[in-house]
Amino acid sequence: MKPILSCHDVVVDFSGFMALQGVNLDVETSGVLFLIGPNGAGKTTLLDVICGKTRATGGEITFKDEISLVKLQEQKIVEAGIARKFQAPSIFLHLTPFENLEIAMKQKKKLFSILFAKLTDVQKDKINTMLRKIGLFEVRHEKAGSLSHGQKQWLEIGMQLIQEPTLLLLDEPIAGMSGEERTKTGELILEISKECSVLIVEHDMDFVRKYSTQVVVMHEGKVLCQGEMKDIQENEEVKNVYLGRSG
Ligand SMILES: Nc1ncnc2c1ncn2[C@@H]1O[C@H](COP(=O)(O)OP(=O)(O)OP(=O)(O)O)[C@@H](O)[C@H]1O
Repeated sequence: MKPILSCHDVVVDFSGFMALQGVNLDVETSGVLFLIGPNGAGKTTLLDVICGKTRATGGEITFKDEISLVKLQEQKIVEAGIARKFQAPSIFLHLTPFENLEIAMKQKKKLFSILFAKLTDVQKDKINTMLRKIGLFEVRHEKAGSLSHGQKQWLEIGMQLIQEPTLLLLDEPIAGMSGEERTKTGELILEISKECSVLIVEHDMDFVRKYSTQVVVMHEGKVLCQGEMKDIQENEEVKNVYLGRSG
């Protein structure tokens, strides 16, 4: 099967500092792909160029085998089917989880219709199904500001998912979470991966071991290797630059 996303020789040059130095990477249509590597390896920068937050200075990124992403605006990339959840949640704290999902679902419409359009029963069902999926159905009418850190993160994942992306990008989704919240997040990610491809930047190697289908190791702006975690762990180069030190 063809990959959902392909990066060919992607370069990012920050005024002379080469954060990405020719990245080649395929993201398969199914499974959970983790991006790991030492600090400064270029992992977040790679997510940034995929979602259009940062412009590539060279190379090509192809989505669904035909859409070239390198010159597309961020909003067009979202419309093409790529969702990005950043590290810090950007939910509306004074609104409820239900209302947050309602806004996310209607995001493509104009503000007037977001405020005044009545939800259809189908839309309400869709929101309630998402609330159950992300474990927030019981607290759906509480203010999002009163949710735990983990619950806020799941709400934001739900806000991305309700737009039905084909590829979901997550940046350190379990940072700051308790053990139980990490397990719930891992299970949620596995469930999400049945419907959409997932690419995750992560430093927690236990989490990567448990929930990865494939792992890509980045080092100094390049892909060092790609494979299953059990093989990555045995790779001498990876041990030298990363796992030997941190995992
Ligand atoms: N806007 C920018 N201007 C200049 N340099 C930048 C910019 N953004 C990132 N960098 C540099 O690019 C390199 C790669 O950064 P990036 O955040 O992608 O690494 P990372 O692998 O995600 O690291 P970490 O695991 O610490 O988050 C770093 O040396 C960083 O300082």
